[in-house]
Amino acid sequence: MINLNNTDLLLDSCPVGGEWSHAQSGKTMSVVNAATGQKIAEVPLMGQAETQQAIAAAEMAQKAWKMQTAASRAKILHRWVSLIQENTEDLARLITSEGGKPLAEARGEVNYAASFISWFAEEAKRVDGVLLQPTNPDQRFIVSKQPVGVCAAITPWNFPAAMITRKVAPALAAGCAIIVKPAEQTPLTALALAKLAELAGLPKALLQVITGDAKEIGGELCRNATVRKLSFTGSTETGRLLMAQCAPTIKKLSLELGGNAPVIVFDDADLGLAVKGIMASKFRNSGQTCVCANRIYVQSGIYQKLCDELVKAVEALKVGNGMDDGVTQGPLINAKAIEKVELHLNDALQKGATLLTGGHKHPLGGNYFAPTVVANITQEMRFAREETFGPVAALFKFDRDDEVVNYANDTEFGLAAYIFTQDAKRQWQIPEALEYGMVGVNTGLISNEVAPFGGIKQSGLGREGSRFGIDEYLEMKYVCVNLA
Ligand SMILES: NC(=O)c1ccc[n+]([C@@H]2O[C@H](COP(=O)([O-])OP(=O)(O)OC[C@H]3O[C@@H](n4cnc5c(N)ncnc54)[C@H](O)[C@@H]3O)[C@@H](O)[C@H]2O)c1
Ligand SMILES: O=C[C@H](O)CS(=O)(=O)O
Repeated sequence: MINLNNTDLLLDSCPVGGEWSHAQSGKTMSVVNAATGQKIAEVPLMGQAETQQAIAAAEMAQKAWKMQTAASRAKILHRWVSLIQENTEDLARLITSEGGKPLAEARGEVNYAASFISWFAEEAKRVDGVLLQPTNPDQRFIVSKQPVGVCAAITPWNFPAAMITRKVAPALAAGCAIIVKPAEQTPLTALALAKLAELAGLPKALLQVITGDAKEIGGELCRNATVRKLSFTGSTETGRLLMAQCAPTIKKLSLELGGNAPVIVFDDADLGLAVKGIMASKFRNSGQTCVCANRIYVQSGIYQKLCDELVKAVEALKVGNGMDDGVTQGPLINAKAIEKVELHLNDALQKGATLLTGGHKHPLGGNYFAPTVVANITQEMRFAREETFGPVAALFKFDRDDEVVNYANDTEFGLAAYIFTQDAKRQWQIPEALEYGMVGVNTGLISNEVAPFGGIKQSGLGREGSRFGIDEYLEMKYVCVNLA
């Protein structure tokens, strides 16, 4: 069970077709506590029929919603933010229970999720057009932006609140309707957010959350021509599949996919700042974020000092149930995640890497893994090529700037990268040379609602957040008026 102050936020039905309903089949799927493995809830196991119902309802609801003024849409979104903030503790407990992250991180995610709604409530008012200089004096060229229409969102488990509002907020602000399929591991947070949106006065069927068979629901969302936009956050493998499934209906796509973030620490770096940044990037959500440091390149002159300081910081981490005070590292999401960490670690050790601390399942058992530092990693190891998605800091050594830039760019991914240097020239030239959508300089935390979040290469398409994020939910229209 989950101990909530407001038990109305623990939902066992889905807002589909304008009503909170169960699956037509009556079937349900279990939600388990990520730390204990115990069942905490049942949610509807919906499929194609319910998805078709949701799409039809969204199409109807969006016709009125797009006619509302930006200010009236913003008013409802701001009320939603207020209700989220009033229910922060309950939402955080839902996030920690189903996703595993420590309560302090979960509270932070609730604020992060709310920030996107606040941001796009105001961005709604800045959707404008332009009057172009006509090529004919008797004509007027008008360019405006209109909502895309019915949108779909498919979201991951690692940020069960923020990855939803980062899509839903701009969609609603732009005048769209949106159907969310949350990750099967973390549906409760999505359902609670939808309940709060309803209480904020959002008209029915504008935000629908549908839980159940991912392939069946996703297949209908991709196949159905009424859905004009799909925004997906998750693995590159799934993103590639969904992109192909959307091709026949030429949908507008936003893809926030996998990462393989390099951290580069130069000899001239502030050592304390570098260790702090690595810890913040690498061990947030126990290493289960798309922008986590996946490869840590350290210049030879500072290598040993950084190894020593990083081991001290890692050994100070407290592993446990995210609901317990002082815990800074929760469990991984499932046994498969543990197996991937062990696969990468064993591959490296067999190829000559050196274990400095951790390197094993945690004595707590379950899906807990000891925070780990492993050194002498090379480009030939899995750590260099694959996203580990776990609490393992893999340290590579390098000598020259050009050498490390080549190492950092030697991947099909291009989401986030980080550098630590006090040298002004490096602070400009290295980010310019790195093939990534986002680069942190002397920091390991770069995510917020103001800046454009997204990747290049096989880390995705489009940007979320920022003044650019709402464009993903708008279509441009050019009107040529002949006055002759
Ligand atoms: N770029 C970003 O902003 C970002 C954010 C979070 C996670 N991620 C990436 O996501 C991955 C981990 O998250 P995950 O394990 O939830 O990813 P995942 O791709 O397995 O699942 C993501 C979502 O896709 C759904 N899904 C899976 N297969 C599907 C199918 N065939 N049809 C329709 N839906 C399907 C899942 O149910 C879930 O809702 C990592 O690679 C991580 O880097 C990226
Ligand atoms: O896991 C990916 C998320 O986008 C991480 S962040 O919270 O946006 O940095």
